[in-house]
Amino acid sequence: MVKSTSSTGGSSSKLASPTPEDEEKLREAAKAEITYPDKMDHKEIVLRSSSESATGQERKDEWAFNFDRVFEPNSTQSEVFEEISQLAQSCTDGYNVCVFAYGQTGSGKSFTMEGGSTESNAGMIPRAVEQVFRVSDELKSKGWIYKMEGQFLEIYNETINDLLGKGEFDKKKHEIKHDKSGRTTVTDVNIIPLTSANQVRSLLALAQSRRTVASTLMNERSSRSHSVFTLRILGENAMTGESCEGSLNLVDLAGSERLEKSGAGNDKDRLKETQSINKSLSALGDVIAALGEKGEGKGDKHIPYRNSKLTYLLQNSLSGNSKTLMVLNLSPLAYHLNESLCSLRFATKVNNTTIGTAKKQIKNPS
Ligand SMILES: Nc1ncnc2c1ncn2[C@@H]1O[C@H](COP(=O)(O)OP(=O)(O)OP(=O)(O)O)[C@@H](O)[C@H]1O
Repeated sequence: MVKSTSSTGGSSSKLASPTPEDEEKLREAAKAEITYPDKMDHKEIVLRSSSESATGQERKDEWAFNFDRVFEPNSTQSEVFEEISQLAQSCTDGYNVCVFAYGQTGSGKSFTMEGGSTESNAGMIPRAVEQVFRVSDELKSKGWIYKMEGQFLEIYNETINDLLGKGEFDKKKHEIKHDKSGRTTVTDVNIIPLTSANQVRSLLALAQSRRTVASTLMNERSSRSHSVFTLRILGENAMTGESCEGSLNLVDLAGSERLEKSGAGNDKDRLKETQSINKSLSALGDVIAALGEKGEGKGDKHIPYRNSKLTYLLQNSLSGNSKTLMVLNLSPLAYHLNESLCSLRFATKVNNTTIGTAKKQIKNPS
């Protein structure tokens, strides 16, 4: 009773009509209607929205998409990693592998790639490195000895920065070089020899601290830049004389939201950032589309790798010779529905692309 009296007492202020700001907040926080009808194979996602038409009639829309695997919001990092682990470990066989996280700002790309601080929420980068170390250890019994090294770069406004460097960002000019053997190098960046999987956690922490320092000048730097973690692996087999070289690139792309929503139109720096992001994400889409046409046998199709730093850097890991996977992160909010639909359509295009059969880079003894 006391409870009821006191709540009635306070009710006049509680029942006051919500301000337009409150309504806007409520609208922004409302969950979108997203369902996952395929309970067996987890391949389908359906988005629904209802709105009122100009004539006051209720309008319902529904969009269904199919992918290789759809993860529900309560999926764990370990379930997501299970899906990519085979692909990730194939760099030990001499493949060039690329995993992208795509989606709008705040949708969980960095959480997916880098993860949190506990064992259970570790992201794809630490898990992949651990897996590669485990597999290479197992292959010792077959004569394989591996050397591994890592680099971690950021591409911000079409400039490459070394996330594992010591000096200030943007001071050194880093250039991308591809050699005839299919190896990609970036001038003047720190390449760290990796001797244990645990080392990667401190590299991620170093990268994070460098980005945080840089972001005192530029807001939300991580959302406005691409980060590319590269694990290069070189193997030699003393029993057979074979050698192999593979790479694993784990890419956290910049937020994919369009210009109006990012508010970039009002600010010169943000406009420049958004234009760079749009340019490189559309260059990535163009490269994938051109690879698809080539995969369909349309002759010597030109692949426009040089149209952005991102695609040029990943040239050797984005070709018919490499294995590529894209993880799409989606916001659960109704407010982001249009952005989510754009992302899902982009991912569908990527998913429908066949880029040919990947080849290992193994050298036999001559
Ligand atoms: N599956 C999840 N479980 C728990 N927390 C999560 C999950 N996904 C994302 N988060 C949290 O949500 C917030 C936004 O995620 P995150 O930074 O990964 O998004 P993002 O897409 O990388 O954004 P940005 O483009 O700004 O870098 C973070 O605080 C992150 O820890």
